[in-house]
Amino acid sequence: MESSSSDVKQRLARISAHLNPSPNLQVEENWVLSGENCRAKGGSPGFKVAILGASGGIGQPLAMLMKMNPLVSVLHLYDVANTPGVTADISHMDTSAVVRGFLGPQQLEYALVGMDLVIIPAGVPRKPGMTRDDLFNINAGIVKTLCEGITKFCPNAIVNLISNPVNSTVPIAAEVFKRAGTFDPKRLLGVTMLDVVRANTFVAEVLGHDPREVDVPVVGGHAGVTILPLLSQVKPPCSFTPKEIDQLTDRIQNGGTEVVEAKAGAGSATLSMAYAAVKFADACLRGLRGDSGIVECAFVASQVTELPFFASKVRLGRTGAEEIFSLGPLNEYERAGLEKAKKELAASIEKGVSFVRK
Ligand SMILES: NC(=O)C1=CN([C@@H]2O[C@H](COP(=O)(O)OP(=O)(O)OC[C@H]3O[C@@H](n4cnc5c(N)ncnc54)[C@H](O)[C@@H]3O)[C@@H](O)[C@H]2O)C=CC1
Ligand SMILES: O=C([O-])CC(=O)C(=O)O
Repeated sequence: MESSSSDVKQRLARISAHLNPSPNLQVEENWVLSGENCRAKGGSPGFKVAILGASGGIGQPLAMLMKMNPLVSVLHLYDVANTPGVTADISHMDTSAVVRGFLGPQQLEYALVGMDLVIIPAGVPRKPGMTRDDLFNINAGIVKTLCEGITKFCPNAIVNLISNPVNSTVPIAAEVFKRAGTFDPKRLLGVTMLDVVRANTFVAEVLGHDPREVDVPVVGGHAGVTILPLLSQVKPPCSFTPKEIDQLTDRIQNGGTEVVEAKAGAGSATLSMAYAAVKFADACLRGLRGDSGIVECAFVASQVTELPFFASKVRLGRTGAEEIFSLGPLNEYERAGLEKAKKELAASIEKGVSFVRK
């Protein structure tokens, strides 16, 4: 349930009396209590977007790129550290979105109320030698807490979940939403767009094409062998030698590790991820606006395989992922890859579900 005006008024009074909000927390009555919820005075029409983890390596460039998106009227930046500075910085950009910063758990509510889209890159990144699953112990709790906030303060928002391991954090989010009675599978999307972005880039390199003209479906999940590029379905249609298929598949599956190793302890992909996250968020917003034919890959609750979650092409519309496409014809190489992917995915999904149910 959305908070009523009087609930919000009481909480505003509490926050003023007991907390020391950051200078960038703007809790003026006129926007919180207006029928528009958080629509700022003077803000252009558009969508309200929150980024949770906005001060991080992904969060900052993501915030910058979302501030440049004409579909965004209000941009809320939430983190447990450094949001006043990031918010002040981004808010000077002369684009129309109104930017507000929120710092720490006491302000999560104000970051979330009224949001149409919540993007979550909060959590720790890998260092060399780690798998994404090694992040589970820290990131599972972070995602659970943030999703509990979403159930209370913006249960109808579309959620784009970036925090790793995506193969487990999406099932965690789903369990939290189910518990609260707010789960709508159409509105929860694990972001696997970076796999598609990488696949398009690497395939274009081999073919000598412009990457913007290439479309490679990447299905399954977002870790190692669960990342399954369907090279037989590349558009425009093309063919590869068996060696090219092996090399491309390996590079796409290990693109994240390539960056982690190159950064040598300073984190994982941030800039290409922010680019991919914005590409995906923009597709979600165009879907919400009612544009037709918006199709992207995402890790969603799915009946495409026997697993409860799977990444495949989805059609984005006014209510989120409105249609989930089947995998289409796979060749023998891809069928073998699918079996491997499903085995690892099943364990990662189960790990996420039992984290919440335990
Ligand atoms: N889905 C994908 O394709 C990709 C996912 N990732 C994942 O994204 C996550 C973030 O990566 P980076 O931005 O590089 O990490 P980072 O460490 O630079 O930033 C993470 C941010 O999250 C914040 N944070 C931590 N706990 C929080 C909480 N409880 N509430 C709100 N914010 C909190 C931190 O203060 C920090 O600002 C990692 O888990 C990483 O593995 C990274 C690249 C690609
Ligand atoms: O590899 C990592 O840890 C970050 C990530 O998910 C990616 O770059 O695909």
